[in-house]
Amino acid sequence: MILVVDVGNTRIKAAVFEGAILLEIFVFTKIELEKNIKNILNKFQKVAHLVVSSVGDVEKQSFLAFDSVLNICFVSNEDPFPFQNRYSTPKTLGIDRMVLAAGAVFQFPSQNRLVIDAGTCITYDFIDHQNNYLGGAITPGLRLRYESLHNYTAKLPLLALKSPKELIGNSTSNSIHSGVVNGLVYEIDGFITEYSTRYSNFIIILTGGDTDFLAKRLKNTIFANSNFLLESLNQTFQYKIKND
Ligand SMILES: Nc1ncnc2c1ncn2[C@@H]1O[C@H](COP(=O)(O)OP(=O)(O)OP(=O)(O)O)[C@@H](O)[C@H]1O
Ligand SMILES: CC(C)(CO)[C@@H](O)C(=O)NCCC(=O)O
Ligand SMILES: [K+]
Repeated sequence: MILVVDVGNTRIKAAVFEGAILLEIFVFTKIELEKNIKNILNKFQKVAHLVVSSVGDVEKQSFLAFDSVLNICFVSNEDPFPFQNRYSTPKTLGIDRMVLAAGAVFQFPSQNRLVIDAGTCITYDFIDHQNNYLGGAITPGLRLRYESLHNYTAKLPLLALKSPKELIGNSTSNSIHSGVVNGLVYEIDGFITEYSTRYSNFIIILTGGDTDFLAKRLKNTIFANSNFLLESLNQTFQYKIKND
């Protein structure tokens, strides 16, 4: 059994895999990291490998307590990946984006793929059918948009995510909801349209904490899978064992 851990900028998501089968998912914060891992290991005593991908401020040392009982793999840009990295700054490419790109190659072979991860930030990653990772875009996520409007103005309240009923917001709240939610939906649809002018065929994978909220609002046909990063992390580890 393998325990994979995705350390994002807001939350930590973990999952136990038996082969390709995802047995259970856990979501927690950085402060509760050690306690949660302990509980997971208690529940799943057959876990032998701990595989971590971190874009947050959780380093390898945070898992030192488990070093004697588990094989720990902290996934890095130096590991083997199933694509050619054409990013001009490969060392600064987020490890979550690399793992997502790997998952896209494993799950959708020989196709052009656009991966959209709607988390703290929204990332767009394009991997062509010859497995060249080309790059994409980074924009603020849904929650970050609500928070920035509040944090960088005097008058705008901090609102919780809500679906706008109207395009034309008729109040402060409705203007913010329309701006944040419609704005992001137009952004995603707009990116997809622009990619379509360059690539006649590509599949779209949507993942991240806002997957379900966004999936039903988009014009285009997408594969929505909020566990895509966890699944990809499991596959990236299997690939590393075979190729190291
Ligand atoms: N309990 C929650 N806490 C925080 N965000 C949540 C929660 N439930 C849903 N969300 C949504 O998920 C988004 C954050 O996504 P996610 O949890 O994937 O981010 P993350 O942990 O920082 O991961 P990453 O850094 O990989 O994006 C927010 O925009 C928010 O709307
Ligand atoms: C963009 C985020 C924050 C998304 O989690 C992460 O992938 C990251 O820190 N990336 C580094 C910059 C880059 O990917 O080019
Ligand atoms: K993200």
